Amino acid sequence: MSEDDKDGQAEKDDLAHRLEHKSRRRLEWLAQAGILTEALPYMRRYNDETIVIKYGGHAMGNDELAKLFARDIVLLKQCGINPIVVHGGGPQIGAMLDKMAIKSEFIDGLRVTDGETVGIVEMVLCGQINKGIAAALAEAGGRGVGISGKDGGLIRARKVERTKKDPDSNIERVLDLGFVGEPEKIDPTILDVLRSTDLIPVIAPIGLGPNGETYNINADTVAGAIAAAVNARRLLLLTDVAGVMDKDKHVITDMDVDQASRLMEDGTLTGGMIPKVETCIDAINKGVDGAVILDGRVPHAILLEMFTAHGSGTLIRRR
Ligand SMILES: Nc1ncnc2c1ncn2[C@@H]1O[C@H](COP(=O)(O)OP(=O)(O)O)[C@@H](O)[C@H]1O
Ligand SMILES: CC(=O)N[C@@H](CCC(=O)OP(=O)(O)O)C(=O)O
Repeated sequence: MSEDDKDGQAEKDDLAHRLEHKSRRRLEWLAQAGILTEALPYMRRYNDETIVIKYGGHAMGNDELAKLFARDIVLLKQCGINPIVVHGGGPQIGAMLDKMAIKSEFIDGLRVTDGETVGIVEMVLCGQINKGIAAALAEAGGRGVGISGKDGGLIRARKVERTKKDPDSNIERVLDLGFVGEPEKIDPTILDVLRSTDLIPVIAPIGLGPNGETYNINADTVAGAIAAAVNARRLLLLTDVAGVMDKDKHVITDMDVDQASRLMEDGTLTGGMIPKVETCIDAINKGVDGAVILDGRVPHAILLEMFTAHGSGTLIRRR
């Protein structure tokens, strides 16, 4: 091949390469447009509806995923949906207690919380985590407002009462979990006010007791109570597993409240999954349309759940 022929062939190869690249890009753009049109009916369905999203402490462990989470929430708001974020922070509280050499134990997924611990819990949840999420939303172009259950009278709490039967004597014993609370009354005024603005509420799971005491409340429980109080269309609980698993470790994609109750009774659910599923059942019984336990480790898990037919995790419904 002469030098001229070689040059000609190189030009042809280059052109073919550029055309191939262009048509590949075109196909990618078409796919993106397809995703947007697929989202349209879901955007309509959820327009003006309230979605409560519980962002678990395990789910927020990864910085890159945390950025994607914030973008998803801002996008929901931009699309005319009313997202309310309730966050946890169990692992982060644990790390701080470790640093301070304070021991903590869990009973049925709830942290036993003495007077000293509740101060640290409030500091980590309301200071570090709550403000971190508000900042991430700002970074993603949104306007988050970090509050706790103490703000605007949002969560009035009472002490949690737990009993356990002693297997030897069969006597019912009262367990003292300290300053562990449960919502007694939710006043959603502050959320109603924010709803009509471009502000996104970010709620730390702390409640105010009848005598001004601070209560540490499981974040799933708070998310469920808020979802019921604002008549949310969906409750999304983000965690670090693919969904609720059966005894053979297969994810259950869909179940009703009766099946969920059975899983609790037969011991399939343990630890943090107990308050999670309890919350879903309770919220659904109080009028929430459906609750989903989602894998927060999957990028854009919220968008996939809300705007596509490929939702992941476990959907719990009335029937
Ligand atoms: N049947 C089950 N299916 C799925 N996860 C379960 C089940 N039983 C217990 N779990 C545990 O529940 C954990 C989720 O609860 P938790 O640790 O409180 O999460 P988060 O901090 O995200 O709220 C999972 O990591 C898993 O270890
Ligand atoms: C009473 C109780 O257990 N409160 C929780 C509150 C945070 C929480 O629920 O965080 P996750 O959602 O990340 O688990 C705790 O102290 O860990």
